[in-house]
Formats: sequence, C-alpha cells, structure tokens
Amino acid sequence: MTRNNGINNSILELVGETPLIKLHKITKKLKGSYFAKIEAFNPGHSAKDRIALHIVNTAEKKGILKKGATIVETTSGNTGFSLAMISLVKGYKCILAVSDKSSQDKIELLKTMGAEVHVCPANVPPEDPRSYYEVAKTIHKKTKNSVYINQYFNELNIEAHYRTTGPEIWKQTEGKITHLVVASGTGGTISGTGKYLKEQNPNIKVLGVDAIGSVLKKYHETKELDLNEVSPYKIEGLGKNLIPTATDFDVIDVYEKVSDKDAAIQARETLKKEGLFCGYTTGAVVQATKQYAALDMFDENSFVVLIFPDHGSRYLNKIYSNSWMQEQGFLE
Ligand SMILES: Cc1ncc(COP(=O)(O)O)c(C=O)c1O
Repeated sequence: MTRNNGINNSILELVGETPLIKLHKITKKLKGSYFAKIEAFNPGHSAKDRIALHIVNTAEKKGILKKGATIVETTSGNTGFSLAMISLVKGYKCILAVSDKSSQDKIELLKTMGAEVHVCPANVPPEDPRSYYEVAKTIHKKTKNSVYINQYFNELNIEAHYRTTGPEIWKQTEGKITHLVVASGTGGTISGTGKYLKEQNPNIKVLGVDAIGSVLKKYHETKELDLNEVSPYKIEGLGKNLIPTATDFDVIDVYEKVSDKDAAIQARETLKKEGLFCGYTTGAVVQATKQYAALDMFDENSFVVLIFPDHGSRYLNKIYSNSWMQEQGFLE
C-alpha cells in the first residue's frame, strides 16, 4: 500500500508503510546498527492490521464475504481490534473468541469497537471445546453467512507480510539489512517478511523470538511437538502450545526464548531510553536481540531490523503498571 498524503477514502488506506527508526541507547552496548519497524503506526496500532485487511479483501474478491456477513476469529486482542475496525468500515458483524490471558483493557477495547467478545480459558489444550479455537469454530458453524479468519492456519497471513512488511523493510534499508528479529506467534510476520527478504538476499538471517512455556523453538530444532515444553506465561501474542501452519519454519534460522520478566523489563527500558511506547512482545524482541548479541550473532557490520508489533497503551495495567510488575516479582 502506498500512503496518500492528500485525502484518504477511509482509515483502511493507512494500513502499512510503517516507519523504521534507528535505535540508539537500548542497543548501545551491542555490535552493529539496530533499527525498529514500528507497527504501532498502523491505524489499529499493530501489525495485525496488515493480515486482517489482506484476508478480508481476499475473501471479498473471492466472493466468500458477502454483504451483511459475520467475521469470526480467535485472537489475543490485536487481530480482533483490526478485524473490528475493518468490520465497522465495511459493514460486517464481528465475533471474537479471546483468551482470558488478554488484558482487560484489550477486551473492553474490542467491545467498544462493536465486536461481540467470548472470553475463553488460555490454559486448556487447543482441542478442548472451551479453547478459543474450538469456540470460534463452533460460532462459525452456527452462524449463517460467516467467515472464519483462522489466522494460525491461514496462508494469507504469511502472504500479507510477504507483500507488504518484507518489501517495505527492503526498501527502507536500501537492501542493507543483514538480520531480522521477529516475535513468533502465528508466525505470519516472521515467515512472510523473512521469506521476501531472503529472496532478495539469501544471506539475511531470520532470528525468531519465542516464549519460555511455548513449543516453537523445540519444534524448529527437532520437528517434534513436545508438550513438556508447555507452561503458563504472561506475554500475549508470543509463542504457542500448538504448531501453526502460518509459520514457515524453513524461513527461520534460529529461535531464542525469553522470560516474562526480561521481556517486561526491556519494554519499559525501550520506552525510557528511546521514547518508544510499545507492547510486551516488543520487550521480548529487544531482550532476544540482546541474547543473540551475547551469542555473538552480530558484528560491527550487522544491520539489524527488529519488528516492534504493537503499541504500549494496551498494557497500561500490565507491564507499565508498577504494582502489576511488583505483584509478578519483576521489580527488584
Ligand atoms: C502483540 C503481538 N506481538 C507479536 C505477535 C506475533 O505475530 P505473528 O502472529 O505474526 O507471529 C502477535 C500475534 O498475535 C501479537 O499480538
């Protein structure tokens, strides 16, 4: 999408074309240069605008989404916000199955955006009828004229980033990028962006970020789903307890896992040191970058792009609340 500096026809024309900003203080001690792709500049304040718009537009083109239709999705919040926004503009009904790990602010926000929200337990297996996957499937089956976005298993999720985020970064860095660091949830961002960039220059390293308590890193290394890896964690939108087909593991060179505490502290540090007010997974990406640097992944010539997935306003009662941080034992 090319940004129009004159009059835009709707807010949806402002999806994508997010800025790349040089990091100074937070990465000062690391070898190389570091740049953040700020996805909070999307109108829905996260990278999920890109996939939501691409999937809805494609469904319209294919004639699957008809007038008065209902959009159904499972979401940790951000995709829900994007879909709710798009539904308001385009006149669809939006029903969302949300994990109870999502912050109360996010849930209230979705309701304010006109969505019908079903809150489901996070710590049950995906095949459990109470899981948000199963709840969404059931709603889709029961609702006539409905479309299930299915971001974890929809190849259009990868395609959206392949067509937008990847080319944007290539252009913004004038092809100088050597490493890409990306949080992996559905895997759409890392797979689509990484695939595009590696097609331009196969030497670019795609570095994944996973959560302690998620199965992705182990699966990438062994090609086996090890449920012993699964444990509860706080970071929303990072890692998984299943293997999403929206992740192309071949594009990813390596994963690092980060802890809830380190990610929370780094998000707060990124705000303090760079003035960038971003979400919990941004802290995870910064923390993972530091872990990769400690593993000697970078040198003086490294040109590292970090994707910062969403805005900090959604985490005021979590990582940006001193009392929440204290309750978690994250503040010394
Ligand atoms: C805040 C946040 N960060 C990162 C991600 C991961 O992006 P992806 O699903 O493209 O892997 C998500 C996805 O749910 C998210 O909501």
